[in-house]
Amino acid sequence: MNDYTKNLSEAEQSLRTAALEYHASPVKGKISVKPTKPLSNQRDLSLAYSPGVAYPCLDIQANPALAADYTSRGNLVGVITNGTAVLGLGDIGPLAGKPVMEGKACLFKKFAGVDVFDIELAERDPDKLIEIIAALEPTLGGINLEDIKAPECFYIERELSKRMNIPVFHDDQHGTAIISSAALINALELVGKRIEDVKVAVSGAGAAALACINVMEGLGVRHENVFVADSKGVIHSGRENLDATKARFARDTDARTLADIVKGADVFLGCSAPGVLTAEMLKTMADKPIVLALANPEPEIRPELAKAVRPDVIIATGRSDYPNQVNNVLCFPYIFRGALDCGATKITDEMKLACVREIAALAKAETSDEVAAAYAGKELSFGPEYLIPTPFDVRLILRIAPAVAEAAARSGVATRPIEDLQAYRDSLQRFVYQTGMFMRPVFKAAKATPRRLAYAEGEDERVLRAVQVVLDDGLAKPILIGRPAVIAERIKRAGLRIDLDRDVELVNPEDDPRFRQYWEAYHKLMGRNGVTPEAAKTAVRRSNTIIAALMIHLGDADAMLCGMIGRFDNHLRRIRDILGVRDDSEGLATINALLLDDRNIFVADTYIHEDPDPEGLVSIAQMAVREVQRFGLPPKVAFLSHSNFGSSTRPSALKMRRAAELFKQRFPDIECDGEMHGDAALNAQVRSRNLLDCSLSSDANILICPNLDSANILFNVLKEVSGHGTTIGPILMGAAAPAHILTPSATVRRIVNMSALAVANVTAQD
Ligand SMILES: NC(=O)C1=CN([C@@H]2O[C@H](COP(=O)(O)OP(=O)(O)OC[C@H]3O[C@@H](n4cnc5c(N)ncnc54)[C@H](OP(=O)(O)O)[C@@H]3O)[C@@H](O)[C@H]2O)C=CC1
Ligand SMILES: CC(=O)C(=O)O
Ligand SMILES: [Mg+2]
Repeated sequence: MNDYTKNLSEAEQSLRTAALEYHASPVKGKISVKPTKPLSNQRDLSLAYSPGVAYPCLDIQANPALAADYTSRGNLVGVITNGTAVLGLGDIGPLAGKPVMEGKACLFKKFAGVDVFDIELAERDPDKLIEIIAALEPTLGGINLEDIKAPECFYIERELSKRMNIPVFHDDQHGTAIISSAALINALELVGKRIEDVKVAVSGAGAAALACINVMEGLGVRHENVFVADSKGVIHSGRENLDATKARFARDTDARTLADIVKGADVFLGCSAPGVLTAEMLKTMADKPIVLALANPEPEIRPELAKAVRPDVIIATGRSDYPNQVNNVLCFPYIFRGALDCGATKITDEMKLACVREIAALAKAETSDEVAAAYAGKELSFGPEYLIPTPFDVRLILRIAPAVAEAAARSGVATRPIEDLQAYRDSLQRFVYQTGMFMRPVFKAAKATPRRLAYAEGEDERVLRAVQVVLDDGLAKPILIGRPAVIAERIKRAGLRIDLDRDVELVNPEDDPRFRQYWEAYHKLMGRNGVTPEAAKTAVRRSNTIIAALMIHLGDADAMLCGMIGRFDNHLRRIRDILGVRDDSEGLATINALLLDDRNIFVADTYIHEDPDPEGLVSIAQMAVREVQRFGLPPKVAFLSHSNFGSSTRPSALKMRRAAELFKQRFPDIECDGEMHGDAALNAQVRSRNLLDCSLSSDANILICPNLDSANILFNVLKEVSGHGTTIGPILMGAAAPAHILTPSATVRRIVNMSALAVANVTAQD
């Protein structure tokens, strides 16, 4: 068994457990294949399959380019490996490499909408591998070679690129080279060194390392300034049996070990093995050293160790848990997006350089107005801790894909050059809006300014598991309300790492020095509602939600979550009593969001207003619009009904129609229509069958329901039938401070999402 599973620290052990569970449940593995067409009756069957399927077959036979229209090939990439160099785990074989390939498939899909077949081949012979992969051309629109070891990978990629008429890209070579070059350019700018002058010491002479050096030399690094070591030591002119790819770097030098070449180097590039750059070696590097320690999952040196010995170091790793993640995930989804969209037959150097330029420039660009979101909070700015964009930066797709498509056209490899680039950018923007990416600014804002977040049900195990994630990700400063002994016991039982003295603030409802202050404050607020001092004491002792709300009221907390236990209405009453309503709101309402693969849907009012009148519905919709705008999404409101644009005149239909009219009058700039059926709200064809002048330019994302029952039922049914959709909420709108009431069915993931949202709310309300 590999070293990575031995001698694990507590944190690593807990990551291992979480990673195994993530892979095994609720369904096994990370991807599935989903039909995109209805197949529910005899007619569908005869279109999808025999006899109808014969027609596209024959058309494609006559004109192969039509495969791009009649099949999913044009959006389908094969992530192909033989498992000989899986991450830094080495030659673990194709089957063991499958989780990595499924992982790449997820990233392709989530970040760029590209479909992937992961293909793990039990074949080590390069020529046979080439034959097998080349034969897949009819299936695939592009080939992403992954984790195939050097030097075979160079030959395999070269031959396939020559033979195939679709883009072939070896991610570990070119993806890594693109990202690390962008990071190097930016790091050199920060330390004020010229690329022509720097000495580069490289650990590793495999796929990633050699490709990185090639691109870096193309950008100006001098060949004679590059020194390379592999597992056997420095590559020098006296070494025997060097293959041609390594021989190119053989130096006339006495240096024999990595330590020898690192001495005095300005840049260390590691694409090799864990921990090979020691603190002692790092000490000998030149002034303001740049360290790109890219081995995965364990880098050549950990950033904390590097910074301890060389505070002037700028360091990047391939990992997501440190700043400066130099990982090919910043490139491969987007270079393929651009290449597929213009029907590129190759990935040319010009396309790769376009990526380098865009990625390097993005780190220095002002943060997106593309994702203009009030939640954006404090942004990262270009510097030693932010050399290149983070993988969750939605601007990556918006900038890289069009630049790649343009470069493909310039290089003459685009078979379907993009004629209207602005329309293309708009379509990418829609993709960004439609995906779950909209929670990203929320997490970013929470991380930028973590606030004090009180959890009323601090003893609940789901809360504790969520708090562990919140702490690991730096999303909030948690306050746990609950009995310390019970909390400690549950942390232990769940195998969590929360340190109650260091990581969180505890409030013991049975014994907290602030008790007197709290019940007096509650009495002051509620005295004229018949709450006596004795009743106030009892209420504060009995209700953690009251304590959480009072903490915000008295400035001891910034935001709160409650509702994992007990009835929604009881929590709501307490929040309303203590925190009250925002000045610019007429009341409280709730909205739930559902993040699906192809759209985001917000439903209101799911928990509060039983049977709102038209004015009440307008106010709910207004709050919903504000909430959706905060996510950076364009709000599109549909007032739902059993009636479709006048098809019924029952009172509830007239109510929804009136609400839509009032809303349009008051907010003419917001897209809105109604009353309408649920399918009309979500389907342009249905809308156009009924109405030619519907004011929704595209499908609605805010569904305002006639009453509590319909909203609550709609949301829960959608949640259930949508399978893997992520749910956010209920989001309490209109409260004077960020307070959200979850439900007893809340999962750990939902609690984490709502934690980030509550913290981001604080920043947004400042
Ligand atoms: N951050 C990122 O985006 C990426 C990171 N990587 C990482 O880079 C590393 C290499 O991947 P890849 O190039 O695909 O794999 P390869 O198998 O092609 O190359 C590995 C190279 O590392 C060398 N090596 C192994 N052990 C040592 C050591 N102790 N000291 C010095 N060199 C050593 C090997 O030497 P020899 O030639 O003598 O066998 C070989 O040259 C992996 O850890 C991988 O995770 C890869 C791609 C992307
Ligand atoms: C990131 C990657 O592709 C690797 O480490 O192999
Ligand atoms: Mg790889």
